[in-house]
Amino acid sequence: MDANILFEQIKKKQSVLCVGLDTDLEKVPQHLLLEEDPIFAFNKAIIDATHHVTVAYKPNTAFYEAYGIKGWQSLKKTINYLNDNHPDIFTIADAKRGDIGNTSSRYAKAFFEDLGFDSVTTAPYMGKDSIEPFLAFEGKFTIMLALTSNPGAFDFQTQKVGAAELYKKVLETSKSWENSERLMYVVGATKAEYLAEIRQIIPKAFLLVPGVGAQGGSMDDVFKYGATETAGLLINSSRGIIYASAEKDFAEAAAAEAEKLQRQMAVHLKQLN
Ligand SMILES: O=C(O)c1cc(=O)[nH]c(=O)n1[C@@H]1O[C@H](COP(=O)(O)O)[C@@H](O)[C@H]1O
Repeated sequence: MDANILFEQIKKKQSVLCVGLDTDLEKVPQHLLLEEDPIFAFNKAIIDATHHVTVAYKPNTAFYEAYGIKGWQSLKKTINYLNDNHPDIFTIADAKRGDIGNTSSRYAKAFFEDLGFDSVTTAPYMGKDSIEPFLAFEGKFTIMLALTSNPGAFDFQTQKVGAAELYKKVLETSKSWENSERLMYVVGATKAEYLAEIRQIIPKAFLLVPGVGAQGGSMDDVFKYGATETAGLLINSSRGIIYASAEKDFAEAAAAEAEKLQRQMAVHLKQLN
């Protein structure tokens, strides 16, 4: 997908909402378990109810891989449903991959070509040759972990390596990689106070920001420190939206939560224009 399509969606919907499809059969409403493919039935209902305020969907592959071949088929049906019905909505395979070069290129083929996602999340620990095979795909984006939302982010990412923190080195170094214009970065909403410094290193790149909702990050701070002139943000919420209700009204409840976040986003987006 061309980044301009994403910018247009953000403008049109006045939203930077990414809905995380972290679909867990232990949490979906019981009546869906009678369906032939409960995961897909749940995802379809969530997509149908939220697409009007959503610019990106992010299935986390762990929730599909946990169910083996069946889970993988549910993931495939979900991405096909999105590509067929909402081709302008950005799709993210949240798989956090990265390996030696020839292996990374197989991961990239799996998510970009076989499944047909617009982007995939990657972990930068193995360095340049583990990420460049993803960047080689034209029209696709690679979303690399920079400063994550979890407490363990302080174990390595914020530790100094020489003069700078590791996550800053990752950001700075990645700018020199081939096709680095196809990079986006993950910064957790729980680390919003770091965003001003992050923007000094990568002023324009898109940031995927998880951690609002269930993890307690502040959307106001994410916009205050992290927004560019054109937003440059995708703010993800998974559990806070998809499990807003565990009853038959789950899709309506998800829509209400998504719309609530979108209204908050619209206020911030107007201030940027
Ligand atoms: O890459 C991610 O999406 C990610 C990075 C990060 O630093 N923190 C983080 O929570 N995530 C993912 O974002 C989603 C957050 O889900 P909720 O906390 O339920 O909104 C999960 O799928 C996480 O795996």
